[in-house]
Amino acid sequence: MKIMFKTHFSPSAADDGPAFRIRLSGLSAGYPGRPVLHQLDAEIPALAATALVGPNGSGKSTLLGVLAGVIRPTAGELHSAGHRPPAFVPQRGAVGDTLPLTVRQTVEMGRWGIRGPWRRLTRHDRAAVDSIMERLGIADLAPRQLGEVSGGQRQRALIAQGLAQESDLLLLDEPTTGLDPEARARIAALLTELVTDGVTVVQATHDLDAARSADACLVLCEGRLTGQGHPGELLTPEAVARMWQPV
Ligand SMILES: Nc1ncnc2c1ncn2[C@@H]1O[C@H](COP(=O)(O)OP(=O)(O)OP(=O)(O)O)[C@@H](O)[C@H]1O
Repeated sequence: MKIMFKTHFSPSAADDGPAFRIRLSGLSAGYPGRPVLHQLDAEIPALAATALVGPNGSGKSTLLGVLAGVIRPTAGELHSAGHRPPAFVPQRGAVGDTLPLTVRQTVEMGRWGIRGPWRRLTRHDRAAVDSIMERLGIADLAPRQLGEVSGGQRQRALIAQGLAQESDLLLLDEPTTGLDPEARARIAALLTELVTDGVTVVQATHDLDAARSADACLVLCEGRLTGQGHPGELLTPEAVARMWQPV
């Protein structure tokens, strides 16, 4: 297994093919005694939004874990064309309701990768956190406990934590699941804005509207890549019905 980093990368220099942020070649990964992803050959385009789609248990979160660097591939190669570590926004349900953290402390934790855990934040860190919280419309929630805000507000706090890491690669695990249409639309608009700002966004999702509005799509089924390309071509009603057909 190899993880490679390209030292010079220009998203617009596409002479040798389309620009990618991550390329997977024959990549396999899983958990001790449980192989999940099998021989994936895929590209995550740079400066675009990519949706990871597939039925429950197809390996979307596992693939995000590999892209985030928390799950090591067991075979194959992962080429990264970026310099900065990715920012990973976990599933909202994976973050305990009872964590004794305010919304602001949650966002500030995003600076730990830069500053170190529990270290005093600099004026620059605090200004970055302020501006991200403003941008996500959660500034007035700063002193509230994370477990006491709504699902959509908590999701925005977690995305803010991801943005506070100032990475050029944002990985999100089901950021809109369980949210009402207004909260979903707000997050979708934010992710589109981030791409315009120069961030490569990858989200695992069951939200077909979110997946269809992405620039690219990877379809997983039982840990194998069964489709890769534009969501409009891959996520037709027939293909979606086939994908979620009970076996
Ligand atoms: N920590 C773990 N240890 C062992 N097996 C795991 C672990 N996490 C997930 N799995 C297994 O890996 C497989 C893929 O799970 P994964 O969570 O990646 O799928 P998913 O497509 O994200 O599913 P969902 O849509 O339900 O979130 C499943 O069979 C799951 O049971």
